[in-house]
Amino acid sequence: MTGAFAQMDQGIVLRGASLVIRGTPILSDLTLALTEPRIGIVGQNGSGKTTLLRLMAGLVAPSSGSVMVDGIDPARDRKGMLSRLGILFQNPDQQILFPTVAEELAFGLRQQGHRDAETRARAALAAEGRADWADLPVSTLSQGQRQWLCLQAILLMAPRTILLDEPFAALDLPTAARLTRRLATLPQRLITISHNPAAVATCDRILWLDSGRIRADGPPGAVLPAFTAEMARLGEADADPHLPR
Ligand SMILES: Nc1ncnc2c1ncn2[C@@H]1O[C@H](COP(=O)(O)OP(=O)(O)OP(=O)(O)O)[C@@H](O)[C@H]1O
Repeated sequence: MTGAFAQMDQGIVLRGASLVIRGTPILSDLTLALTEPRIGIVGQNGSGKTTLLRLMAGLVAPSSGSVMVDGIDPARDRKGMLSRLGILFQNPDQQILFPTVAEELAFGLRQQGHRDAETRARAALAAEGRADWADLPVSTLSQGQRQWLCLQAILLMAPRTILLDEPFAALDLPTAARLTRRLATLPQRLITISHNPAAVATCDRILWLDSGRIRADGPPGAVLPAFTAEMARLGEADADPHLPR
């Protein structure tokens, strides 16, 4: 990164950020400066991974402490977030709003103020060799195709950071391999949640969340073996104490 871009790219900074929902602490006292190009977040079910992404994206505000993305508060400046942060949800149906592929792609561009949003959307599809998709109803696409559409919509908006929530969970192996290759070429900072240590093994930094707190934070070689061993230990236990019975 060079020049003005590098100066404006301050990353995601949390200072003592906590989130309490109806009296229950979900995230506790998180202090992090996330600047690395590739960051993975691991943790068992219910540890707070998705909630942390929602906090970073400003979809929820911290109960105490602060969250800043490139120096701005994501929960207060939704418009400012459009060029700073994109989020790929685990389920594309949580993200898709419009009936056709071109309309869905044009939406974010229009929010960014591009009057030629639809033209740009169609050009982007043509560049991907999918010009014939433009007027297809989104409902006719498979889960993997819908996820591809959501990623394209984010890329068209060119945010500096992309948050990915379990991007491989619903994909078959060839589609997952294609997505892995595509993600590897992106210049953006990627922050990826995954249950699968292999999916985040090449990241620069891994955060291990445990009951809403950072249990470990470091390079994958230091964090992932301990995480994998702990998951194996829990898997061998008779009960699953963190899940409701
Ligand atoms: N809106 C909400 N109201 C009440 N509790 C919530 C809410 N959102 C999340 N939680 C709780 O916060 C905890 C963390 O949830 P979250 O979805 O962030 O976990 P996760 O690590 O992403 O889990 P998974 O791996 O199963 O997707 C869970 O116990 C969940 O029940």
